Amino acid sequence: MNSVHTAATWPPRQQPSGLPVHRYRPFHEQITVELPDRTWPDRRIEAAPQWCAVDLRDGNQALIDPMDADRKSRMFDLLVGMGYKQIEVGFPAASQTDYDFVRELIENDRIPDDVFIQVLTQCRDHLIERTFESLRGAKQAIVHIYNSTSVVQRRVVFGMDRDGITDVATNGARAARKYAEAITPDTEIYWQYSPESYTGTELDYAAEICGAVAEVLQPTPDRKMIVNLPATVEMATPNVYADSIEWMHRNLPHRESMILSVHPHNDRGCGVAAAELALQAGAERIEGCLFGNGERTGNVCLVTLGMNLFTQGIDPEIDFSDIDEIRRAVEYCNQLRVPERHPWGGDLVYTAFSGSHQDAIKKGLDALEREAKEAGTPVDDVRWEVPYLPVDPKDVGRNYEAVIRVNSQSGKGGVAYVMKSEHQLDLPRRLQMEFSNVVQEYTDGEGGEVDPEAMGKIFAAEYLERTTPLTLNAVHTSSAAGERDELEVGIYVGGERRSLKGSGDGPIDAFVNALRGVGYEIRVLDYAEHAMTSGADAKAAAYVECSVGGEVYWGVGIDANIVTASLKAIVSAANRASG
Ligand SMILES: CC(=O)SCCNC(=O)CCNC(=O)[C@H](O)C(C)(C)COP(=O)(O)OP(=O)(O)OC[C@H]1O[C@@H](n2cnc3c(N)ncnc32)[C@H](O)[C@@H]1OP(=O)(O)O
Ligand SMILES: CC(C)C(=O)C(=O)O
Repeated sequence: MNSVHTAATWPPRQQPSGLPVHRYRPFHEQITVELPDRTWPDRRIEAAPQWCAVDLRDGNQALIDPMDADRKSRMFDLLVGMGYKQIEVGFPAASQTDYDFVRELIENDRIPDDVFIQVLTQCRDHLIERTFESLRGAKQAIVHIYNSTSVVQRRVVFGMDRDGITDVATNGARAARKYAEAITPDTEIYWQYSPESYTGTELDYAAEICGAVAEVLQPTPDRKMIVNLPATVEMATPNVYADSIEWMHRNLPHRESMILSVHPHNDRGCGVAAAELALQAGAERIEGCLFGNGERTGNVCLVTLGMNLFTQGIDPEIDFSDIDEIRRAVEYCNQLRVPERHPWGGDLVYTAFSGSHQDAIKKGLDALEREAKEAGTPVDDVRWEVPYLPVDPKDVGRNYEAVIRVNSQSGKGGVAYVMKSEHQLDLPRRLQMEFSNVVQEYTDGEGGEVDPEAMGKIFAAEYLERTTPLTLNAVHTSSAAGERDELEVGIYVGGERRSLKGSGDGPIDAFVNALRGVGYEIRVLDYAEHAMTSGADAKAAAYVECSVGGEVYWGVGIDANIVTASLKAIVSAANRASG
């Protein structure tokens, strides 16, 4: 624990944590990545990369409860439906479930013609053979072989030098060619090789081993092999990964016959950044999982990457138009919850609780409507520019209902938004301020969130339902051209039924004069009205700001008749003044 610091220094002096930092060393002391003439920082991403969804393999192998056939099936259909064309469907030599799933896809003709399934295997003869057995009858497939190449794995897992590890890879590649010819001669096989634990591998050796595998697999520019460079463990900042990818892009042997793929994990929390910078650095393909499921802290999140492109005006070529359905399906398949604040798909990511955000969002949405009206176009065609909402929630199948939610951190903007969108009451600005104080008092007292229904009740109790000391009963107005309005109202004053008469310049003036006659010192300071609905049941809302006995109060009245609504609003202000 930090000790308490008492000296009055600025900035405050932090204390050593006591963590065993001596046990760790910086990445640059482990692997050298030097690229002083890097070009990736000046490049932009201008198109979607090739995507490969590995939920059914890398995602699946990280689950507490790996997917059964039904969950695998649902995930496969989801990925196909979203538009993924390369899908790693399993590690068929690892388990009967994986093997049977691949068979089921092939035998039941479930793989669309434009979709390439991918299967993973270690570079071990019997596993490769079994992998090809699983592919019998497939029209096409990507066979993905891997072996680990990092300095530490060479030393502690395999006990081999570089040449030994290269032999594992090239023997695996030879076995793969052999079984492809023997077992699946009618299947179009495309090759993928991953130097697993690439981030812990010296770059020259990574390039060398990929080149050696390519010598065996003989890719051509017309039939490229995929070279996949995984951040099996994310070990450094994303710029270092990008440097390494640009280095490989420049130095890979047979580069013209290779598709450069990346497979970031998220150990340092930078998987998305690493993937994006890798694209700038020359990568053409990304492997990842929906909502970032995967070993440890996960694979890179395909939803985040795709949506990031979309919000830059670049088509991700993946359909995210029903993000909640995608999230529900993923939660079902993985039996893991997607956190509420997960980028783009979490339950709370289009919701603002805080006052200034709500205020700005409401103004942004109002501005969009105005611009659409001025341009005579549907609001959906107006360029999206709303503060705090980098994407229109509607574009991903979310609605505005949940955009603004009110709790003790909220201000008038949020309160006004809910009252308008949920209760069709377009409160004038100063009334918004007054009512938001009423809501604030409630949230301070009760804690938690005020949902739209509760807010409607608070509003009604404050402005509409007070019946003492005044209750408006019946209203009769008459006016003749050139004359002042004459008004007669039936009203209960302190429980006693009275008939008040007044005259003035309009019914409001006449009513105020009538109230003066029974001792109410009221002046109308401001007035606004608003049609709440249309059609036969149309009602009007009137808002008045009154001075009652020298204090300022807002009142609200709702009625089918705007005159009666206005008088009710004055009564509401008077009753609020009486406490
Ligand atoms: C980073 C990644 O995600 S890589 C993918 C990891 N995914 C999985 O492992 C999930 C599926 N795997 C499995 O179910 C099992 O590992 C199986 C069934 C495939 C194999 O199981 P086993 O035969 O018991 O071997 P195991 O996986 O423990 O591997 C250990 C042996 O294979 C060797 N090996 C591991 N990976 C590879 C590889 N890619 N290529 C060649 N040899 C390898 C190891 O050096 C070790 O050899 P040793 O027995 O001589 O010491
Ligand atoms: C097999 C490889 C690509 C892998 O999953 C990893 O390195 O994370």
